[in-house]
Amino acid sequence: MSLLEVTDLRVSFPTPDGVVRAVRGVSFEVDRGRTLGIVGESGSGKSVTTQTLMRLTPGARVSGSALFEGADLLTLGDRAMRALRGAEIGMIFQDPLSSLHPLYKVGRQIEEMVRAHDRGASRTQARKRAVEMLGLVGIPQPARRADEYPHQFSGGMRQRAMIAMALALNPKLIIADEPTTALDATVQAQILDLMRRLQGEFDTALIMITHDLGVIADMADDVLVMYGGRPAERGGRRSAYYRQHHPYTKGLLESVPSAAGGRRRLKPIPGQPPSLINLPSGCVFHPRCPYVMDRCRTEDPPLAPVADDPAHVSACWLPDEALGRGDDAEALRRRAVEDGRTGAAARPPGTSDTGAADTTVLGETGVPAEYEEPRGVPGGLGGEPRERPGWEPGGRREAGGRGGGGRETGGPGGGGPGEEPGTGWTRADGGGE
Ligand SMILES: Nc1ncnc2c1ncn2[C@@H]1O[C@H](COP(=O)(O)OP(=O)(O)OP(=O)(O)O)[C@@H](O)[C@H]1O
Repeated sequence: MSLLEVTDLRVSFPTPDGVVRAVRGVSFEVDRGRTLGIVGESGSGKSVTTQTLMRLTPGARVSGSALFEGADLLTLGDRAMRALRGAEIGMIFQDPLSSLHPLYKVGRQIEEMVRAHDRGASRTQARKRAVEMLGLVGIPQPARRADEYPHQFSGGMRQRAMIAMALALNPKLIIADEPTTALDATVQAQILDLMRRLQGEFDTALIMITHDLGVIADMADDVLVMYGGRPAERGGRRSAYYRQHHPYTKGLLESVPSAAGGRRRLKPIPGQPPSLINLPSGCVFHPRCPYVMDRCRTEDPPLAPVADDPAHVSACWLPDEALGRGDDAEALRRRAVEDGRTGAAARPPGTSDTGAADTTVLGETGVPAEYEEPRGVPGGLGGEPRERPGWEPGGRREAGGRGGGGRETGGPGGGGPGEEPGTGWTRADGGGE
């Protein structure tokens, strides 16, 4: 069982203007030591997805399940949920001041956090932990800086302090919501390096929300691309970068400066994201899609496995073989669009994890029999080779496969200046899972 298993999550907000259908059938899994990147334009439902897991969406109508070590976060009692937040699941936000109280010293805030969850910890122990954590995240002179207020820290330092706070209780999962968006490129690279190194050290699972595909390329093992509140595509990082199927994923890649690289021209995705109150008919992306076919306007494509990889799913009617940005794939897409205009089906109906009506017969592995892989073929999300894409948007990453227990080391370059841990801080549980 994965550490976190989210199934068919749906979240809507009743408002005077109508019901905002913010999240519509999102499913994913995250294992220990792995990073799931959730990417999409503003308003695609990324934050609502994770805030709902943390039960931070009051007034929302929620359905589905989110099993964290088997307990459903969506139905857990308030007390159990409070105990879990921070201790088991940590959060890092774009704005550190949303976590750090401006009127309390930074060290004190970490101490309070430690003591709130560990009643047995004395004030001295909590203080020691706070200073250790600040040192671990690369704050110079941590004992002295612990006695400063958040406004005395630079933006990057505040972000480090928030990471220290999120890690202080050694959570199993960290949710980072645009953690580096507000930082300049150099500091961003340092913070991402730091997160990667600490994640590898403590085998923490990470959900990284971002609109920046560069961050995902540098951090994520698996990628969930969201559009209009639902998954457009999901798969290993390699699938997302080299074998993307959904035109939205392709559009996102082509609209990122570093992804376009060299002399290639940037192509912003034309048009606007949809209203989540009045969703378009058919495929929610069809009004902006350069490959729109007739059926896209009326039939909502289910999220179905792409070609030979059951872990790679896409919600698009284009043929399975239309993968990536090569000329062959483009020719296939163009032909499908031509055929589509004359009514020919480009892709068979598949299964759906969006909760849409599904009459497909499932095979042994839970995917439609027609897509099922022969047994023994590596294809899970964990089966992706850890190759880096050919562009490096967010800083460096050293080669470093996962060692025993799924650990990943940040490599020798795993920290910015002053980022060596330099402390004997160990996991509260003795260092292993
Ligand atoms: N409490 C709420 N009431 C009504 N609508 C909401 C509420 N919270 C979020 N929404 C709407 O849900 C949609 C998804 O929001 P969400 O914050 O998840 O997007 P996002 O993909 O994280 O975008 P961003 O990167 O801008 O944060 C948006 O249209 C937003 O306006």
